[in-house]
Amino acid sequence: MALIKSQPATLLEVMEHHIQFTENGIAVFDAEDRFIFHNQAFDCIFGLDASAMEGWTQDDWLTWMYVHRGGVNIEWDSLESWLAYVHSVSRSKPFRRFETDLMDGRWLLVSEQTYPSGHLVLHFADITLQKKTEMELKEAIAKIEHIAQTDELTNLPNRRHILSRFHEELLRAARYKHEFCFGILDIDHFKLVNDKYGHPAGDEVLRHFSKFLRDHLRSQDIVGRVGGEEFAILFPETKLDDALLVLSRINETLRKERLGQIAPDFSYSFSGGLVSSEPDLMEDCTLLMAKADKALYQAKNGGRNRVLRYQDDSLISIP
Ligand SMILES: Nc1nc2c(ncn2[C@@H]2O[C@H](COP(=O)(O)OP(=O)(O)OP(=O)(O)O)[C@@H](O)[C@H]2O)c(=O)[nH]1
Repeated sequence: MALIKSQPATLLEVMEHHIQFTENGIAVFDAEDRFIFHNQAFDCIFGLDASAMEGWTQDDWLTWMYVHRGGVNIEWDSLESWLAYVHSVSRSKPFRRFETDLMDGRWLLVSEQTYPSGHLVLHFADITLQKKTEMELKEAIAKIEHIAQTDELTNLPNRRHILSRFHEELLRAARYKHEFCFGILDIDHFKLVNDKYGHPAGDEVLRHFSKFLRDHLRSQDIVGRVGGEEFAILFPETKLDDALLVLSRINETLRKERLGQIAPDFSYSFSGGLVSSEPDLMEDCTLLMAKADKALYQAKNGGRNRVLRYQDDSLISIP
């Protein structure tokens, strides 16, 4: 270990002083990976007793951390695999940089420089604050994204999100020549629910319908709220007949549901319009939505409580 004068006079002494007392950890190894220098900050970061490290190699330090569960947060389940990993990456390039977390939650930016002489220098900078800010920022962005894509009342994807998924699905279906279906569902006589039982009861019905759809659709089907009492469903890689069967089953099951919290024996129904994409046609979201809307309009006009499919300009009903 270098002997440091308390009052550095020359440039070399100033640099020695700096390296010894900087807040960043520094360790230098020879070509055989033996410690030839480690500063005060290095000992402090890893909770090491410098006097007990005489003759240590890098492996002794790594083993000490693994055995004492101190320093680096090691996620390997055996010392051998952890050492094998470090050996595979250490000295693999003249300069490497990586981030690592410590057992006490701090984060370090580690720079490793290997010299042609075989000397290796490790430099450790505490980036805990920066990492914390980065994580908080990531969380905040995820939260904002969720808010921007989610309908507050029902917690389903909102119109903007469902349209963007619709667009993605359309491109995917065209690329892989898959069929997919798009449906628009609308609760029947919803205005009457609000008028008779009040707006909060209407909200309760919207939440119920959202959960009901989510519970009765496959996990890969995407359902969202696109307007007041209007919902959209994307059925990826689904044939029109299959999507019709699903909606028919949902329609029947909903008929048996009773929402006692609104009124004894309260029940409601929905109407729907369904359309399938033709992979060979360059259709766009607007056109498909218009077709589904047209089928929905016909379902409403035909007496409600039914789903109609739009196909070759003919409308075929399911009960
Ligand atoms: N409670 C509640 N009501 C809403 C919400 N958004 C829209 N509405 C109401 O939904 C009702 C929709 O009424 P209409 O478009 O006439 O449709 P409807 O009464 O369902 O009739 P049909 O669709 O023809 O069967 C309106 O009264 C809106 O005020 C909401 O978030 N909560």
